[in-house]
Amino acid sequence: MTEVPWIEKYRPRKLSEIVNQNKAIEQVRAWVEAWLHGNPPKKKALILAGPPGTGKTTTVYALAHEYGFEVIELNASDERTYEKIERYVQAAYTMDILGKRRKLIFLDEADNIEPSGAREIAKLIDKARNPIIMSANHYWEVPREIRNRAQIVEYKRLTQRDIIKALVRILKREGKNVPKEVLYEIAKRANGDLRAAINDLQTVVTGGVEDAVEVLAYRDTEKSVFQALAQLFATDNAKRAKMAVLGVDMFPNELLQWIDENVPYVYYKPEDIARAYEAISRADIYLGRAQRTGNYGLWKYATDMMTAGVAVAGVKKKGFVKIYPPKTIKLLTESKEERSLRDSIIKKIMSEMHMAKPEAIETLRYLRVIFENNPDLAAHFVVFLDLSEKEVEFITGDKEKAKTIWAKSMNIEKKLKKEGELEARAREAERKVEEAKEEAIEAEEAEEELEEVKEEELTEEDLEEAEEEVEAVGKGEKSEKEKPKKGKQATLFDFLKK
Ligand SMILES: Nc1ncnc2c1ncn2[C@@H]1O[C@H](COP(=O)(O)OP(=O)(O)OP(=O)(O)O)[C@@H](O)[C@H]1O
Repeated sequence: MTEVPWIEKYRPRKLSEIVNQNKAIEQVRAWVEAWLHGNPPKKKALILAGPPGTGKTTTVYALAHEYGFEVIELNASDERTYEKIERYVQAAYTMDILGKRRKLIFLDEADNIEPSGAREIAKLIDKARNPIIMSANHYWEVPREIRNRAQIVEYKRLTQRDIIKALVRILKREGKNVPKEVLYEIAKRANGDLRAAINDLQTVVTGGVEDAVEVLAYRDTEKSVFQALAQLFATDNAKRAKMAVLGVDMFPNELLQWIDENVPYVYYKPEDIARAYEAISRADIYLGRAQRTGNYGLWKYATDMMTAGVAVAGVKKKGFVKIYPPKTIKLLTESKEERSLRDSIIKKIMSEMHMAKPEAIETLRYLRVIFENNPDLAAHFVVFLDLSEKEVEFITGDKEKAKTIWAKSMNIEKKLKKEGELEARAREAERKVEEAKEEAIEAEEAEEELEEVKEEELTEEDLEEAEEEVEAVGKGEKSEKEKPKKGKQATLFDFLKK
């Protein structure tokens, strides 16, 4: 599945294969031959200076290959570089005696060396018994004490012609074809950087030439972000990762979306993906806080978290990693309909499983595995998430499998419905029994009341007596019977008295 990056696959192995840098190559050859003839050059270090992707690193490896050196590659931003160089510089002589291969020290990004490191490296150059080659995009940013001790070799920006030639050679070897206009477009946009051009070519050929225009359109405006992300995802070093995005003309929240989109394509172990998303969501929290409080100093923490935090999250896929803009990823792999299916599934996962978006995206990946291998479990998810038939098809990516899962989910649904109906019926019956019970109790109570009323019913005698009393009251006579008899007519009398 993972493809070797073409920039590696087609990296020239011989100095003579390096395109259009003849003068530089000549200088390098002369310098290294001086070493080998036991006559180390006055300047014991070399600085290959020039734009990115023009053959500097390639030169070092081709040189080592031709002259039998082992390359010790070190990065200037690595804090332990000094220690490492010291080890190799001092060991060099002994190793020669033991007949081991000579070591060639290659220090990348010499324009990124900090002042304290520069002094140490300068001392090491003075002590060196082995060739030290450095590379830099900006010669004048290499610390002075190092520049003074090194010979400069300039690399030219490659022409569009050089680039097209190199691309055509690769296409021939791949047995692939790309329309001429696309090739010209790639060469034009590369701006002399053959690495960028080869990467573009691989993206276009792998992603389908019909999408080339979109890809290239994005690359045009977002060129630096592509490069930055490629660097970010290529390193495990926190400092390099932070540096990778320097100079990207983008607000951190936008950058976050780019990183977010590409994480699942860079990491493959679920726990690493989770760690990367953890860093992303922490970055997101900082961004939110910056927005709310107006404290934009927090942007730095957010950016560190989304770069360094993501870069050290785990083991990355080997080989060529395509970097996609937040939307192109869908453009290339999914139609409009598929995109909306994907979004609606993610929304369902978010709401039913109470997840944030990144988690939901990750869960969708798990669902794909489940849907592929376990149709029974998949069917339960279909019911649980209330997925449509189309959504099931989208997840499985296989019509037949989707049909099986869908049928199973319908069965579960039916069973649930039946259970639901039975339950509802049982509840209704229970309710009726309760009602009947209540009615019976009410009836009983009514009867009791009736009995009581019957007991209390007034006799004709009583009425007559009452009338007499009323009359008597009217006449102001005192009645003996003013005091009501317990249990008899009390209420009636009370009422009349009022
Ligand atoms: N002059 C060239 N001739 C042939 N291939 C080249 C040349 N320049 C670059 N390439 C291709 O581009 C890829 C990247 O080049 P390389 O690593 O040498 O760049 P670089 O100059 O070291 O860039 P950086 O400064 O970014 O490190 C190589 O693997 C190779 O395939």
